[in-house]
Amino acid sequence: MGHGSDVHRFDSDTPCRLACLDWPSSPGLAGHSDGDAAAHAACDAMLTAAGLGDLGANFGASRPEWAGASGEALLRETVRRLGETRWRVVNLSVQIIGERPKIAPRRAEAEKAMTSVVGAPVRISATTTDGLGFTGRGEGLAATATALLYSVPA
Ligand SMILES: Nc1ccn([C@@H]2O[C@H](COP(=O)(O)O)[C@@H](O)[C@H]2O)c(=O)n1
Ligand SMILES: C[C@@]1(CO)OP(=O)(O)OP(=O)(O)OC[C@H]1O
Repeated sequence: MGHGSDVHRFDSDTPCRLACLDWPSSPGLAGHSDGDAAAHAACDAMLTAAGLGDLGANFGASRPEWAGASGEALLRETVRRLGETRWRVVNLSVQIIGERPKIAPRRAEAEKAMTSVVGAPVRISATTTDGLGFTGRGEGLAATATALLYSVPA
């Protein structure tokens, strides 16, 4: 099992990509990549479960080839690297923490998008922080994730 988390601040000059979907009614998330905090938390959870380091070690901002990378591209490459070391994903649980975008109306769509990239069930919950902290003030968005993997015998 592995755990991941990520935070990105809102940037209204950027389109919002989250959980491998576009969210036209929400400001975007700033980052070296597309800022998809849900995808990044999921990558961290899978990488750490497999003992392959973390997001920064694999796709760090010092690697120009990942500048502007989509969450989908990072998820796909993470799953490929897992496969190379004989790890498979059993399932992933992702929680998005923030006031917006509202996830519940598009939960099924977001789960389907992430599931199709990961190739294993991805389930998504969302919560606010009751107006508290940077998420409550609408300054940014956080996500956490838990991944369960299994190791294919050699
Ligand atoms: N970005 C979000 C945040 C929350 N939700 C949904 O609202 C429910 C209530 O949130 P509380 O923080 O008040 O408990 C939560 O369970 C989610 O279903 C959401 O869709 N998007
Ligand atoms: C994804 C990467 C690389 O493009 O950039 P960011 O979009 O800044 O994301 P973050 O989760 O802060 O760190 C990981 C980076 O390696």
